[in-house]
Amino acid sequence: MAEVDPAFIQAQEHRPKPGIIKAEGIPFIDLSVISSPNTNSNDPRVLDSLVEEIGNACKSWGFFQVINHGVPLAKRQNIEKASREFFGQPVEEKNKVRRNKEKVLGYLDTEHTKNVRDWKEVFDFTVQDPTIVPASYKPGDKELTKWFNQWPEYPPKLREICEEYAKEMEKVAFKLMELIALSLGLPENRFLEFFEEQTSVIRLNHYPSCPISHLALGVGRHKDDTALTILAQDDVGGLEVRRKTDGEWLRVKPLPNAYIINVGDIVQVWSNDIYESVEHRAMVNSARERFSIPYFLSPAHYTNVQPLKELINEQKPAKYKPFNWGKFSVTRKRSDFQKLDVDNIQIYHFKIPESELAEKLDGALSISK
Ligand SMILES: O=C(O)CCC(=O)C(=O)O
Ligand SMILES: [Fe+2]
Repeated sequence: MAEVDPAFIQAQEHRPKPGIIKAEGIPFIDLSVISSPNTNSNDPRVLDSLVEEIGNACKSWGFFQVINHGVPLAKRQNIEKASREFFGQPVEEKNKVRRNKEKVLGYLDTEHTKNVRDWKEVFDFTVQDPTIVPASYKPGDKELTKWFNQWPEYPPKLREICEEYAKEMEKVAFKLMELIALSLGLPENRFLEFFEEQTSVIRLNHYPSCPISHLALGVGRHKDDTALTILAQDDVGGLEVRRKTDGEWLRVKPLPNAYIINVGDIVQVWSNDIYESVEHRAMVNSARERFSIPYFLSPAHYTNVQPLKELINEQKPAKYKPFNWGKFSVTRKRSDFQKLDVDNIQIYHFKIPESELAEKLDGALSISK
């Protein structure tokens, strides 16, 4: 065995545990009511019960799997096959579309999560090409720039296949955001305006088989900084979700043609913590390589992310200060290419301290006396 770069080694407390409990727990939700409009669509109770299921899943798990989602299986199989073909090439070929400071999309095999290297290689592309974002992370700098996708020569149809898949993901993502809005008592279309110009990214993940799978992770523990993530995982399995009730890591069992959905940090802020973005990670495997494809739904760069006004009041004041999504995401990207001394930017940096909230609440209560 070639010597393994110590950058991959997780601290003792973050290493995968054998005999992990399978997450039979994360809810399964059948979307046939909305994906096949002829089924019971005239009965409002059917939609109500779906909305309730989604709301409960978001609240108690932050994660759920969907079936009968309406994404044609062939589109998923196409992108899965193309992903295998792309990653199957020698690294010199993949490096032709390598990411760097200027070209932030494309191929990368050196991503770190919480300063530990992930045992994976990725290929990123944006759903909107080009995607408009701030040119710099500096707050005063108003200049904008464009991110362009980089497409490899091989496999030749990768671009077309990825773009078709992206359209399907967008449809499900918007449907899910409508259901999430309803579950929060908001109008169905409440979130859609944020995505007119989106900064969403699709990532092809390849986790090669790993000789030190007991020491390393495919992706270290993290929360997604998205509104919503839709993940296709293959039949190998490896995704683990942190159960909210006791902090235990639970394996999400692969289910053919299902998608795993999780609410991200942006929904956490929009909902003022009614729904929380939940930590997850991906195991690697000494026997088999694994592939997964997340779609990260994210709003336009000019969105000021803050708790929705309908969900706050004197008794439930906003728990976050507004922040600009473009600046936030550009600040995060910056850490891909240089190790920062400080922790990467996170939504909790915008959290209003409990003491300040208590003062506001006191004030509110004394006014109503
Ligand atoms: O591959 C997986 O199962 C999870 C990937 C993930 O969480 C991510 O890329 O953000
Ligand atoms: Fe993730």
